[in-house]
Amino acid sequence: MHEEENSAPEEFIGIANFQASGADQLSFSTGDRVLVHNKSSADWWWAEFQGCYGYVPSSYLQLDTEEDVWQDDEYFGNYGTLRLHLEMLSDKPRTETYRQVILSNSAPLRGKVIMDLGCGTGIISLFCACLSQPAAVYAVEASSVAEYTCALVKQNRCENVVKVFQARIEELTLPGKVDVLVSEWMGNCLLFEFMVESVVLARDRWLKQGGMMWPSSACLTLVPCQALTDYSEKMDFWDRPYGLDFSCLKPLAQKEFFSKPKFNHQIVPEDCLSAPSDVITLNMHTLQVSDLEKLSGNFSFTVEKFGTLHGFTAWFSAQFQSLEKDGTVLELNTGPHSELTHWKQTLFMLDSPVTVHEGDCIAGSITLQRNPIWRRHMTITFQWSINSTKVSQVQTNSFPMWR
Ligand SMILES: NC(=[NH2+])NCCC[C@H]1O[C@@H](n2cnc3c(N)ncnc32)[C@H](O)[C@@H]1O
Repeated sequence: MHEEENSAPEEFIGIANFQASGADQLSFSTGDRVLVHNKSSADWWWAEFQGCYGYVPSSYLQLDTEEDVWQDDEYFGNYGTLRLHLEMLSDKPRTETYRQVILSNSAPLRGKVIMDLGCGTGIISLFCACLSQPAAVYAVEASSVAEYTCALVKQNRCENVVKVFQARIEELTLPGKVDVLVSEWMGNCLLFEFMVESVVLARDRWLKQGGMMWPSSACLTLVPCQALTDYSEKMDFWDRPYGLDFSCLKPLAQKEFFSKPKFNHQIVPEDCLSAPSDVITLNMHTLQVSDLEKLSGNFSFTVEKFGTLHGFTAWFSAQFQSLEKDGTVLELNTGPHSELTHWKQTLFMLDSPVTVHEGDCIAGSITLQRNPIWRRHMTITFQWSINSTKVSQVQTNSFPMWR
């Protein structure tokens, strides 16, 4: 039996399901709150859950404090280095689109107040100050790169217009409301990192009535696809390496290589088995944070050619309404029919390939379920069926991004 430690028990939250393998252990699931009484060893702690006492594995538990679930130290730490900013600045389609948005709205931006949320090195703020005559630009950046952003603003003689604020927007009081909220918040599969939550909160607090959100809308797009190279390199490989039979490793390969999405996939148009379809659309003027918990969309694809269905590929697009009535809507599209961006595309490999024929119908739904604990993560679930002359099956596949 264990002597009770006299310190107060600490509440931890389960970050994975644990199945007890002995009477002296406690089972719990992801999201359960467990009271730890004694950290008797590094790996096993004496805890209480639902009135029972027993050992729990410390690696399955996370201190239940808010900032941990946002992983902000790691997140903003990453953005404090130049690596990610260089990647984003080097992405010409991305950066040029924002430049075009500012340039083509140069006249209506005159005298306006703009917020650039998550400005990073301040490139969008500098576009605003150099390509139009706004009254002010509030460049908000939480990471330490903001110190350099100040220097860049001065170096480009924009300090009279651009004001840099080094803070999380959630904790910042700006000098006043803004006419335009521009931000480049999109992550893999549109939502990963969930910076979009900060954008919505900032909109509700700082955007004037009738103000403009840039992007004004964003879409998640999907297509059923072939992925012959990935499948042959990661799965078929095990059939006859050097004349030997390693096929018993295939279930392991499936779990290791295909149970999570491949975020840096580059799909080529000829791998698309049908026309792509927008499955989720976000209106950035009306989107609510509560909508982000669970987003889903239906799809129905008609296969356009004989081939192999290996999985689905996803990407996103973002639209920028004009400040001028009937002005052109500009778009940043990260799909295979547009110039490649640093986001590339995201491949979801199914459990086993299906031969498909022209005219087959692949119908179903995609659901993006936000992680209840790790607030920058989500799980993407496909429920789909294929009706063809040869095969009819219904499947569900879930992919964590990334926890
Ligand atoms: N497109 C993306 N996936 N990421 C690119 C933009 C992310 C930039 O916004 C900053 N950032 C993110 N969230 C916040 C926030 N709540 N407040 C201030 N800056 C932020 C972050 O430090 C980084 O510099």
